[in-house]
Amino acid sequence: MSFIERMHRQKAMVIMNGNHVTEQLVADVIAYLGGSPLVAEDERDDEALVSLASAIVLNMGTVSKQSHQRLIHLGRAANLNQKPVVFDPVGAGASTLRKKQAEAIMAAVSVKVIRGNLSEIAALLSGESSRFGIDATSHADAVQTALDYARLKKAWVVISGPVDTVSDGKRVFQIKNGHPYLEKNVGMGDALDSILALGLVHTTRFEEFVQVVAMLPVAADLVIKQSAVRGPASFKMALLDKLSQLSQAELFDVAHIKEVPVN
Ligand SMILES: Nc1ncnc2c1ncn2[C@@H]1O[C@H](COP(=O)(O)OP(=O)(O)O)[C@@H](O)[C@H]1O
Ligand SMILES: Cc1ncsc1CCOP(=O)(O)O
Repeated sequence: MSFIERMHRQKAMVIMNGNHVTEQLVADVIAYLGGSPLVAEDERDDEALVSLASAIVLNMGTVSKQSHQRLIHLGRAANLNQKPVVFDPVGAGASTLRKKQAEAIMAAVSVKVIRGNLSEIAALLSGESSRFGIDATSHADAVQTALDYARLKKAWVVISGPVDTVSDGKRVFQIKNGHPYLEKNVGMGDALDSILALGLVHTTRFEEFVQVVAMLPVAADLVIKQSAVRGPASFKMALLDKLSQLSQAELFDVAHIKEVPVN
């Protein structure tokens, strides 16, 4: 059975926390891919809920003093229960506070996957700052940044953008799929986080995980020429429909994935 079939047939609970802007979109994406989403807000529930969950997404999007501690508590519960954690350091390049909070989460929680845009990951690797909040403005080399940060943190790193760069600290792959409407729709990065979390439930192989990263931009490529797509909003609807029906064969046919040689 392919990992996409497993996603749909073996319902996995994904707990997500930390971004009130994108919760509905992310919950829908998890459900459309066969998973069971849960937004958990009260840390007294962490032990009980994390033991039932299959993966956890920590997102710094709407982080505050309280929710920062909350993310750490949830991440630690995930570690104790040996559940994979995906971390999204939203805006880590935009302010010193966000960067420090992201560093504190990386220090306190063992993260399997960190996913951000180039500005966010470059900020964590080298202290670079960005002038545009949640959007990427960094000129750092994505391949070297992904590789170095994956090595440093012993985690899988996904740097998303017009080209997605994925590293496990030994190898680097790049994915050339997608459309600028993905960037235009706020929350697509968070949607990607939830897809990665489901992916971690259904595969442990890094090369297969790279294909999981390609699911969202491949779905974009498959809908962009539909007559119903007239702008970023109708694109989003068509994209979510396609994502819910995407087959492994379509993914294999349309994904442009290349390994980049590294030292
Ligand atoms: N200009 C672009 N062209 C094609 N795909 C893009 C573009 N920008 C982002 N994407 C895709 O959008 C998804 C979310 O990435 P991104 O926009 O970088 O996240 P974030 O919302 O965290 O900044 C990824 O799947 C990525 O491949
Ligand atoms: C607009 C906004 N403000 C704080 S979080 C957020 C959404 C960010 O979503 P993404 O990281 O997927 O772009």
